[in-house]
Amino acid sequence: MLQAIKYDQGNLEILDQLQLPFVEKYIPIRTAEDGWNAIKDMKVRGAPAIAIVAMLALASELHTLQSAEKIPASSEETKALIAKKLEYLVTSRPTAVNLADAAQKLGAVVTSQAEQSGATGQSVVSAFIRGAEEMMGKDLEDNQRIGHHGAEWIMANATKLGVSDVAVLTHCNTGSLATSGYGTALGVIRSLVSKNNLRHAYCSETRPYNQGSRLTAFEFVHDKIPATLITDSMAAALLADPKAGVNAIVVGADRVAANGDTANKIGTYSLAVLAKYHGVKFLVAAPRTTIDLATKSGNEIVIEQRPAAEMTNIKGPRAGAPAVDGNVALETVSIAAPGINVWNPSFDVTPAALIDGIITEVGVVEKGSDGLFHMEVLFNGAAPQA
Ligand SMILES: CSC[C@@H](O)[C@@H](O)C(=O)COP(=O)(O)O
Repeated sequence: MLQAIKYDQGNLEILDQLQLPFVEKYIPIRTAEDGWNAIKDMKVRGAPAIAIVAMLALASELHTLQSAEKIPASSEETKALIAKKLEYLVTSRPTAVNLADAAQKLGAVVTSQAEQSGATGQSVVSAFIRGAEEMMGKDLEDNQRIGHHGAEWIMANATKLGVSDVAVLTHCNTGSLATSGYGTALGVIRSLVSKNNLRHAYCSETRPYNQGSRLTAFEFVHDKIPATLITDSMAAALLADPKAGVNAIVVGADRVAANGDTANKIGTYSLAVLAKYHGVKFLVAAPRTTIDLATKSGNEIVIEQRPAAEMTNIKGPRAGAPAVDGNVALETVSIAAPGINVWNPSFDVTPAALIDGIITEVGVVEKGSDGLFHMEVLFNGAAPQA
């Protein structure tokens, strides 16, 4: 499996996703500022991966300060220093809630440590670092559970229709590259493979920034999962094609509101509309860190606008250019008429009405008899197991 994030005791490296699939190169992230830039520039993507890299970037900076004996002696001063850095990290990208959730949880860890009697700057830093490191391991375990629950749900539905192996379409980037490992929607596909239930996977190119063709397709090839790439505009034809026989669409999420409305990569909403028309199950796979009960509906979700150049330009290896120090020369080519106006929202919101189930690490939530999602069951121990 690919590994987007490598971390060991204050040494953080990420696989530079701007260079994939042409160059596999890890770059060091030493400070919160390095983390902020890597997230903003999309060297790391995917809601869970963004959150983990942000927290580990700050953990790495604190490790360095610790080695240089530059941590303030006072626990209150250290708490304020960490709180300021967390606030800054959250400003890197607005839509995925995992980052804000991680910052809020580790902020609470720091506050609680600072309130202990005898707390010092060192003890507060150690509590933060421990919390950040634990997040990475927890995300991997959550993804494996999501994969299991999602595959069970899909197969339970397929079996009712007499189907023993399924074809699944996915969108954007939800695998090992978007998480600490295994993946969310791609984790469901991985789990179907491990149970011998995957007939075929399809991934959409995911215009404009091509996370599907550059990252998901790369993972499929790397992990030898039988898969085919389509352009986003081919999805309707694929669903209408009995030879493809797509049984389910599974996507990730950047923020799921309390009513189940889901913000995810632009193009997700179109797929959900198509799924409804074709009677194909539409599922969202995400850890509970992506569920934002404080956001009542999709109307409240801030959608990030990305630079026009991410739509009007495309990057690939320069033909015939030799690799230097493992770096392939990448070239940017314009593919749009100069001067044209561009609208480039990075995400859209899929209304809950179009979603059949939300797959989490504690089970799959479906709508109740009132036709509504009750997301709070995921947090009160009443979550249904698939
Ligand atoms: C497993 S995370 C799901 C989403 O974060 C993913 O589909 C996505 O939208 C990624 O967007 P990106 O803008 O590349 O960070």
